[in-house]
Amino acid sequence: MPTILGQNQYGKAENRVVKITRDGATHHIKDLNVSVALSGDMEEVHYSGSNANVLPTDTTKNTVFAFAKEHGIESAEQFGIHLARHFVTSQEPIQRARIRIEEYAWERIGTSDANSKFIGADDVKHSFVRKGQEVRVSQITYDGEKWEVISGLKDLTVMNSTNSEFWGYVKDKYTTLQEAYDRILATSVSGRWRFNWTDDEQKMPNWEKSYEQVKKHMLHAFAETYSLSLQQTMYQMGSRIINNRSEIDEVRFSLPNKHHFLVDLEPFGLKNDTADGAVYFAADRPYGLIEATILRDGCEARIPVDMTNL
Ligand SMILES: O=c1[nH]c(=O)c2[nH]c(=O)[nH]c2[nH]1
Repeated sequence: MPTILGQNQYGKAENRVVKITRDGATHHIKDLNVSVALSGDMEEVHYSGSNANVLPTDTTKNTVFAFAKEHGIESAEQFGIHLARHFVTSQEPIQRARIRIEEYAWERIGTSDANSKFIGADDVKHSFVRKGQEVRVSQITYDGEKWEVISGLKDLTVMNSTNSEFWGYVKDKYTTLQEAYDRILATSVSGRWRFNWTDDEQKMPNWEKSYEQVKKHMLHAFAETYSLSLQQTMYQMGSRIINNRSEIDEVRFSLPNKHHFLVDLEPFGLKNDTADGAVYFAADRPYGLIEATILRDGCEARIPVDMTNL
C-alpha cells in the first residue's frame, strides 16, 4: 500500500446545549458549546469502509444532550470528564476522547451595575443577559443647520427562561410548529434610537446618561413582559424607552429570535419537560428576524429600515 493512515479523530462538533435548572421560581442556566473528538481502532473505516468500530457522530451528539438531562451540568469540566470517561470505557475500539467545551456566561438582569436600577429582586429569577459588553454605535449628521443624532447598540444577548408563549398563529398546510406555552425567549438585541435634539446647544442631551437609561429600560421591559410573541416584547421595549426618555422620538429594533428547541430524549427513556428544568438545543440558523420601528405619536420615522450599515 503506497499510503498509510496517520492521526485521525472524529465526532460531533459544536453541540449547542442549554440546560435550565429550576430551583422554584429561580432558574439557572448552563450554556455550552461541546465538541467531541474520538480516536482509537479506526483503521478499517478509513481503509475499507467497515463501520464496525464506529460509534456514529450522531450518537455522540445524543449522548451530550442526554447526559445534560440525566446528570445535569455542574461545571464544564465535570461534564467533559463524564463524557470522555463514558466514550472510552463503554466503547472498546475508542481509546481516546477529547471533549472541548466553550461556556457562555449569563448574568441575571438586575444584578450588574449596568442594569440594576429599575428591576426589583423579584424580576430577575428567569431573565438573563449574556456577559460581555455590547457594541455601542452612533451616527451623527449635520447639514450646517440641523443635527441628527442616532445612537444604538448591537450584540446585547438576552434570555427569558420562562414567561414566553407562542400559540394561536395561522396554520396552513406547511405549518408544523407546535404551539408553545412555556418556551425560552432569547435574542441578540440590535437597536437604534433617534434623538429629537437638532440645534440648541443649551439643551443638548447627556449622551452617556441617556445611553445607560435607554439600555436599562430596554432590559427592564424585556425582563418584565410576559411574552406572547417576540413582536409583543419588542414593542414593549420600544414603548418603554419612548415613554421614559423625552429626548428620544423613535426606536428601531432588529431582533433575531434565537430558537431553543426542546431535545427529544424519549428514545433514551428521559422525560425532558420544561416544568422541571429542560435541555435545549440552541440553534444558530435559520432564525426568525423580527424588526419594527416604534415612534412617539406624531413623529416621523427617519431611522433606515435596513440599519445594518448604521
Ligand atoms: O415570537 C415569535 N414570533 C413569530 O412570528 C414566530 N414565528 C415562529 O415560527 N416562532 C415565532 N415566535
